[in-house]
Amino acid sequence: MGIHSMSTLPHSRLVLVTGAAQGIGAGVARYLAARGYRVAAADLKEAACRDTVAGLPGDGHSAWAMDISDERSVDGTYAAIEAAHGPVSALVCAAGILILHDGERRLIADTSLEEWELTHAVNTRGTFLCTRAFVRARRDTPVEHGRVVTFSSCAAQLGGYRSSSAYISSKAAVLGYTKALARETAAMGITVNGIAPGLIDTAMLRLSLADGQEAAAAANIPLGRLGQPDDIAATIAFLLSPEAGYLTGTMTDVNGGYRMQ
Ligand SMILES: NC(=O)C1=CN([C@@H]2O[C@H](COP(=O)(O)OP(=O)(O)OC[C@H]3O[C@@H](n4cnc5c(N)ncnc54)[C@H](O)[C@@H]3O)[C@@H](O)[C@H]2O)C=CC1
Ligand SMILES: CC(C)c1ccc(C(=O)O)c(O)c1O
Repeated sequence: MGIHSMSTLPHSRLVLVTGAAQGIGAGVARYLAARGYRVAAADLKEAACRDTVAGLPGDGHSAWAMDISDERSVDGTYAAIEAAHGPVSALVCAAGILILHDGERRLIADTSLEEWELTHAVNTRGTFLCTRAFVRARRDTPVEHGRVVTFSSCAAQLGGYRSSSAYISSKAAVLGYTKALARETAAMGITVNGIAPGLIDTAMLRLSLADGQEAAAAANIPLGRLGQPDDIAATIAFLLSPEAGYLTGTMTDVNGGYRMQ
């Protein structure tokens, strides 16, 4: 089949954002919708996802219940999205979990197999399943400027500075997977890049940041503040653009200097 051509960019481009019910995913959905993308917003939390979509500027947006750790849910929902809205041009894999216990991270000796498996099922398997659905669809129906953005974490790069080992391991896998996917899909004209956020002010960060600790956390960040979802969204908007077409297999640190290579 031929390339699914577009008259203009990004108008008419469909972006699938997972984890769009809240936090970074919701911020990315809003940022991209404001720049002319049609957004398919997916999340476990269906009602909150619908709320995100209701607040998006522009039209052609839709909300989808999808469990990224479940093969049938991903493949079925993905097929339904494309049947309803046409080919997805860009996939942003923001959904993820961090399991804490009363705000505490478990030591490896105290980590249950259940916590380990669930964390990998969502963060690692979920990234694989969503990107596989996208690649399979683009193999049959190519698009111009196909784009994938994955989510790792500075916690994975730092090797356990503060977060749990299951989370770190699951996000470290995404570092390698992003490169493998980038190599495989380059010939299809698809670029694949990852984001490694630092401390971004969302519910996930608040799990481990008690009220009043913001200033202390910000003091460890050279740019002197926690990150906001828009800091991540702006980077993703660039990675999705035609101008970023020579970038693939990269991991962008959006962390205010919290970790420098
Ligand atoms: N907030 C931060 O400081 C950092 C966040 N990250 C990563 O950024 C991404 C977004 O994080 P936040 O917005 O902060 O988290 P969040 O916890 O606020 O939002 C995550 C979203 O993912 C959804 N989700 C969880 N499991 C799912 C599943 N099985 N299927 C579908 N959706 C599911 C949740 O319902 C939620 O809406 C995650 O991948 C996270 O690991 C990485 C480093 C730091
Ligand atoms: C919210 C995420 C998981 C998080 C939280 C805290 C740190 C840290 O203090 O180093 C991180 O690196 C994170 O990625």
